[in-house]
Amino acid sequence: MGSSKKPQQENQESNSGILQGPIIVGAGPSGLAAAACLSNNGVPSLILEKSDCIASLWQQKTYDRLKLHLPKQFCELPLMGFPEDFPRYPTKSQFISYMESYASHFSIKPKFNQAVQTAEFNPVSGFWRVKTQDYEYISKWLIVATGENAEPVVPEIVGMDKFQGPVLHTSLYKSGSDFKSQRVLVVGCGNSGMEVSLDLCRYNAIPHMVVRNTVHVLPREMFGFSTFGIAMALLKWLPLKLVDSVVLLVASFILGNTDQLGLKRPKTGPIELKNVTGKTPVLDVGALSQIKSDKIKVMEGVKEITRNGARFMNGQEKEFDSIILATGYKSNVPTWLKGCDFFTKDGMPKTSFPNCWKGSDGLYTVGFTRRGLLGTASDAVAIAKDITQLWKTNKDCRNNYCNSHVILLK
Ligand SMILES: Cc1cc2nc3c(=O)[nH]c(=O)nc-3n(C[C@H](O)[C@H](O)[C@H](O)COP(=O)(O)OP(=O)(O)OC[C@H]3O[C@@H](n4cnc5c(N)ncnc54)[C@H](O)[C@@H]3O)c2cc1C
Ligand SMILES: NC(=O)C1=CN([C@@H]2O[C@H](COP(=O)(O)OP(=O)(O)OC[C@H]3O[C@@H](n4cnc5c(N)ncnc54)[C@H](OP(=O)(O)O)[C@@H]3O)[C@@H](O)[C@H]2O)C=CC1
Ligand SMILES: O=C(O)C(=O)Cc1c[nH]c2ccccc12
Repeated sequence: MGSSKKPQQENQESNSGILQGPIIVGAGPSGLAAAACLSNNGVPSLILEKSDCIASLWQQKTYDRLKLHLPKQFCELPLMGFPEDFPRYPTKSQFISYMESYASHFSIKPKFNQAVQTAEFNPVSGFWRVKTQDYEYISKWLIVATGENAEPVVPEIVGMDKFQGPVLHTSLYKSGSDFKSQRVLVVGCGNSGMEVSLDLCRYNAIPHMVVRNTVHVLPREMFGFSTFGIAMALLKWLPLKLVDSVVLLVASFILGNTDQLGLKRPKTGPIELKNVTGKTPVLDVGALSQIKSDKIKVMEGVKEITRNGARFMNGQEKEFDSIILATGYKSNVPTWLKGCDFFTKDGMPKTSFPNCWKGSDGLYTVGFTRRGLLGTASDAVAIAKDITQLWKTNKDCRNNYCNSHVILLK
């Protein structure tokens, strides 16, 4: 592995069933990063994970050809970098192997198959009660690490129930090999819609990608440097709007005018839009040239789905063999976190970056910054610093009243 520091103390469970430190919900990159930073400060923790593995989004819900689309230095977790021999844009399997090594280096052993159903703070006892299907866990601190992409967004499109072919969300898409030479309707034009359409082209399928709104498409690199990296560097010196203008100017020089391809740009610039709404700009890895050569067909909004295809807003009607919903993801926090007004009804913190990692009553969030893995790393470091201070200075903790995770059998 690349540069790393040794953990000072193993975290996790003691044999007696009494566990210590914060409860972390979710064993994705964010939960692992928080546990590692705590462990490095000598604070134990317990991760509850609903699936049967770490980084389940990456292991179970992403397609074969996926690569990180930001350079690796923007996607590494605190305390242990990517191996030096990894390429600039690690593949999905390299990213997963990095996560596995990260968890093993910090001796992080999540409790798998524990789907948190409710978590609620009890002001009388001062503890969080966290219930899964099997147990109830108790802690002074609750770290929410269930991610911005916890559940697929599956829109209701008129007539979808009538369609005779397969309809699947991109979280279930693995490869275009399942769609060889098919006419495929891809609904949505974020990074998933673009990359799935590109993958379909490689298998001779004919993707029709629905673009109902505006979208920013940027080259992944400009003159050999990552576009994201350039934007981050410029932001140290220039105001956000100016950085966006520079990025857009160079993007239009490299890509040409994307409006003519049916990809109209939003009025707000790409980085500002990402920060304010969470909408990620498309970093092009080849889809645009397939659009230019008409291999990926850009369609306006869908009016309705029919038995054999779709009717579009402009009146056109086309037949399709399959439909792929590249319609994004949403947070699931409102379904399980109760009696707490830190989150909006969409499951995102009400406060924005860099102040969204801490709530009240020992509540923390990691990975809800709308800034990808870079945001995860900064949250995890801040949370560990905060909890460590409490852990070391609080009399209750020294007397073991902060020993949490007393597991009660239901
Ligand atoms: C296709 C795709 C590609 C991406 N590529 C990049 C990239 O290149 N760079 C980047 O910075 N970001 C990227 N992202 C964003 C992505 O969100 C992060 O990479 C990263 O996965 C976020 O980590 P996380 O731990 O916050 O969330 P997740 O990875 O989603 O992990 C959350 C975990 O919580 C678990 N969980 C959820 N609900 C519960 C519950 N109720 N009880 C118990 N466990 C629960 C889930 O099973 C999951 O394992 C990508 C996202 C997608 C979908
Ligand atoms: N290589 C990589 O690193 C990759 C990274 N990712 C990341 O994963 C995250 C999720 O991306 P993605 O899955 O693309 O989701 P996004 O939320 O980014 O995009 C969803 C798309 O679906 C459209 N949409 C939603 N509902 C409808 C509807 N009812 N009818 C028509 N269109 C609809 C949206 O349009 P509208 O804008 O109008 O709402 C938008 O174009 C992002 O952060 C992304 O960057 C994804 C793939 C690859
Ligand atoms: O890939 C993603 O989903 C990310 O969220 C990474 C990311 C964070 N900030 C950005 C700004 C522009 C492009 C990608 C990202």
